[in-house]
Amino acid sequence: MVKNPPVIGRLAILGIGLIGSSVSRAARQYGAAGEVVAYDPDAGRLATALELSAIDRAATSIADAVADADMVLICAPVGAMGGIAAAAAPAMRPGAILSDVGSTKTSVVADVAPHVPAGIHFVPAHPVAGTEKSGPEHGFATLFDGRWCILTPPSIEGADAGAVDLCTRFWRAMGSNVDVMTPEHHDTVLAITSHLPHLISYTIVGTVMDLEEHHHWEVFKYAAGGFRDFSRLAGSDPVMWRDVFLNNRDAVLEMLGRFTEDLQALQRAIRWGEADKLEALFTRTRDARRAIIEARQA
Ligand SMILES: NC(=O)C1=CN([C@@H]2O[C@H](COP(=O)(O)OP(=O)(O)OC[C@H]3O[C@@H](n4cnc5c(N)ncnc54)[C@H](O)[C@@H]3O)[C@@H](O)[C@H]2O)C=CC1
Ligand SMILES: O=C(O)C(=O)Cc1ccc(O)cc1
Repeated sequence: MVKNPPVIGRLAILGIGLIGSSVSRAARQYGAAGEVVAYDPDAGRLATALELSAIDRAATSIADAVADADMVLICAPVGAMGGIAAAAAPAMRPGAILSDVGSTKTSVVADVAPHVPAGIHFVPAHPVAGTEKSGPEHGFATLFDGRWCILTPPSIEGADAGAVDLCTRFWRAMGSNVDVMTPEHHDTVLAITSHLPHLISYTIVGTVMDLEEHHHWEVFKYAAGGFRDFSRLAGSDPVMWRDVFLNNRDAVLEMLGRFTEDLQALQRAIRWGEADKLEALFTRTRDARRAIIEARQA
């Protein structure tokens, strides 16, 4: 049987944590990339990735990693992306693609685009798939299978169509569905679907920790479905999430404002014993959620 050539020949990954190592495993396993070279300033993480055979080669610097790469994928916290792009872009070969996996997109475009010289194609991406774990030991090849990957070329009309097409084929080869939208739209949607839920999870665990000690141990001891499910996201990496909130400030504050108003309305209904109001709200939200799940399964 004749094997199709990989979508990308040599892939350079800058930041070999959960997402970088998952991309590396998936790309090689499913033919999205032929060879993966990685760089990470944390020598221990780079060594772990090599020991686990999650990458083909560990580079000694950003410049070493990106030389001769067909695609460079930045997989570090979003606050670090501008500095990484400044070091990577001048060492890339003309015609190569520069991309990333950051959870925010407007800030990444603003921080990275100024460093991208003519001849390098910049196509930001966000695989909407992950876990609360971090580090290369937690990466796995099937992470992106059946999940969305959103591409946000800085100017959708002006983006290099060939580069966007190559990125689309790259993510599809790993099992993802691909959508293209503006960075601003991405940030609004992700503020409510991903960033706010993480903020709420961090908050609820913080609230528990501030209770008297015997209370907070009881919460963990008797944690049934609700708290267990809710607190999982609070196990996520603090640096990654610090950067997400600092870099999607406006959209998160807008969603947080709306959420706070809704929570206060509930607080008032509970205080005044407004049974009908509570039941009507819970019925409306339960039905909406069911309808969304059913529509997705249809
Ligand atoms: N964790 C998740 O579920 C998801 C994360 N993302 C995004 O993916 C990116 C990476 O997140 P994770 O893999 O979860 O984090 P992680 O903490 O597992 O890995 C991040 C890696 O970046 C490295 N790094 C830090 N500064 C660097 C620099 N200057 N140059 C090169 N590498 C550097 C760190 O040493 C670390 O190994 C973030 O931008 C995050 O927003 C996107 C989708 C899901
Ligand atoms: O663990 C979970 O449920 C997540 O939601 C993971 C996640 C974190 C950040 C992203 O930008 C996308 C996905």
